[in-house]
Amino acid sequence: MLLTNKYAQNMRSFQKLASLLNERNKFCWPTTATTKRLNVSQWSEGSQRLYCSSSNRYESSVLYTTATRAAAAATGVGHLRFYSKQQPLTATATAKKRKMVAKLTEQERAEKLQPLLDKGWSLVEGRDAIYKEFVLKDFNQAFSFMTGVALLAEKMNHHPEWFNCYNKIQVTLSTHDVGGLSSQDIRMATYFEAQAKLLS
Ligand SMILES: C[C@H](O)[C@H](O)[C@H]1CNC2=NC(N)=NC(=O)C2=N1
Repeated sequence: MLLTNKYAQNMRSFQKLASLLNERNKFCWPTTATTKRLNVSQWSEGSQRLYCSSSNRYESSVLYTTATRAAAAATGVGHLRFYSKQQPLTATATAKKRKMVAKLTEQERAEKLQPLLDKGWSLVEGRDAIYKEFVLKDFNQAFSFMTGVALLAEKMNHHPEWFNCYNKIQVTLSTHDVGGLSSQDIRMATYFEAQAKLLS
């Protein structure tokens, strides 16, 4: 089965992103071995605050970029490990985490939801969610389309509920963490529309 280039390219990017995410998860684990710490100016690249569920803590870890690795190698630092400083998970950190996603207000629904309803999305009966069926050319195109969206879903940590049958993709969007529609769903639906437009 000849897969479209886009699909193959998406799959490569998805695997790369997934392995990077996996590598980032490794950066959650506290390390005993420490190496020469890079100076702070090099930390700014790609520094991440990662929540490590197993130790219930936030950890500031640095995900070294290629440039940083090259700079470190040039300065004679051998195999780079990450520098991780454990910070206790405080109440505000938890609240901040939840605050980032909230249910759409009535005003936001009028402003941001209506354009999607105009594009064929519909409200799901008995649930605060939106739904749309996308019809693509064939399975290849449908799966390539899904792979592209999957990359965003992983990046956003926000995942669609979808069903694919050959060239059709039935999509339902809602934010489980808040029990209804949030700005995450608006962003994802907008991305679905942009991707579909590219293929039309
Ligand atoms: C633990 C994990 O971060 C959460 O469950 C994320 C994952 N993906 C998600 N996807 C969607 N659609 N809603 C969520 O609330 C959500 N939460």
